[in-house]
Amino acid sequence: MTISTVQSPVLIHTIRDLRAWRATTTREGQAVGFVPTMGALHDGHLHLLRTARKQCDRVVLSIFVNPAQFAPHEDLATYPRTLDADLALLARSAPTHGPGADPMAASRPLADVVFAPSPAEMYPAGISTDVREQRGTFVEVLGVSHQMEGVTRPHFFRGVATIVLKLFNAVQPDRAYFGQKDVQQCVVLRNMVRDLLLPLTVVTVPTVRSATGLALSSRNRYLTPDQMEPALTLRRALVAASERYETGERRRTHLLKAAHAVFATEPRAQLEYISLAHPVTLAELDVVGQDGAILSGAFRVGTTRLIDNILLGCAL
Ligand SMILES: Nc1ncnc2c1ncn2[C@@H]1O[C@H](COP(=O)(O)OP(=O)(O)OP(=O)(O)O)[C@@H](O)[C@H]1O
Ligand SMILES: CC(C)(CO)[C@@H](O)C(=O)[O-]
Ligand code: BAL
Repeated sequence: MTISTVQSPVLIHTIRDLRAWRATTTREGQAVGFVPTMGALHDGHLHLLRTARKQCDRVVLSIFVNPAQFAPHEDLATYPRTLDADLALLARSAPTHGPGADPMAASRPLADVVFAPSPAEMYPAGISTDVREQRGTFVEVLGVSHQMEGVTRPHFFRGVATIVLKLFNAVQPDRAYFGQKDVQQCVVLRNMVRDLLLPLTVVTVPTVRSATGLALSSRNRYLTPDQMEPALTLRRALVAASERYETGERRRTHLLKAAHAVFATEPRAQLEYISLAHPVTLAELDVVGQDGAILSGAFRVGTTRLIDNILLGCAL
């Protein structure tokens, strides 16, 4: 909902100022929720913020395009950086709406703080996208980082885990919110929080979709109008396989056959992979068992790479 009376978040660029803000919340005994993003905000991000707003006293949103999770050949240079538009969107987005919404709550901003650091602030020793040139401290979550997305993007989750741990150290949240759209990222970060004994809870929020079913994603803005139709191919493939699952099919070959059949009808969409993985170990499954499965994939439409997933018989 768009209202004119919503307050603006405080914009913070340095860890020093963020720590000063955080100290006041500690003194006041407030629970802090944290939504890390790379900006170019859309309704998926707003949904994470609304969920955090309901569960926490204060909410921090970070906007940082993290070089360490991009390979040298990927889109770090062209990734949309739209801080002014992001702040304007936050300024006109109310946390609650609809009949019966509390008018006091509705005047609060979705985020109390927007933390938008520079690369030098987050990587004081500098950062290269070339792993061979990197120096310093990095975090690897072994066992769940090198399959699925990690095949095409072998250093991606090392970059994600490293920046998210840094952001956790800066924000010190009680709860951190991540979208199911990036399902492997959720699994990796849950493992990191568990393994490193971090004192916070990871909350996974369902994927927000357009009316056509396309998962909202900052990279959707790379798509031309002609590409909107083929961009739905992965969603259709996952739904086709999921329908087979709902009718009792549990065999990998049969579930994936249904998904591949959809791609066979759409030459404008180039499938990279479809994975049927155990929801905890991320090991590929021949048969879906009692624990259920994550059915996920990546594909390209033109030069744009998109991902999506469906959970079969499990929750994250
Ligand atoms: N459609 C969505 N629904 C719910 N959460 C989402 C959605 N899209 C992204 N998120 C979540 O928002 C957080 C920040 O993601 P990010 O800023 O990378 O946006 P993105 O749309 O995923 O961008 P990209 O297109 O680069 O993947 C992540 O936790 C991500 O999973
Ligand atoms: C979690 C994250 C903000 C780390 O840079 C990023 O991977 C994302 O936006 O999903
Ligand atoms: N949401 C995932 C961020 C990335 O692809 O770099």
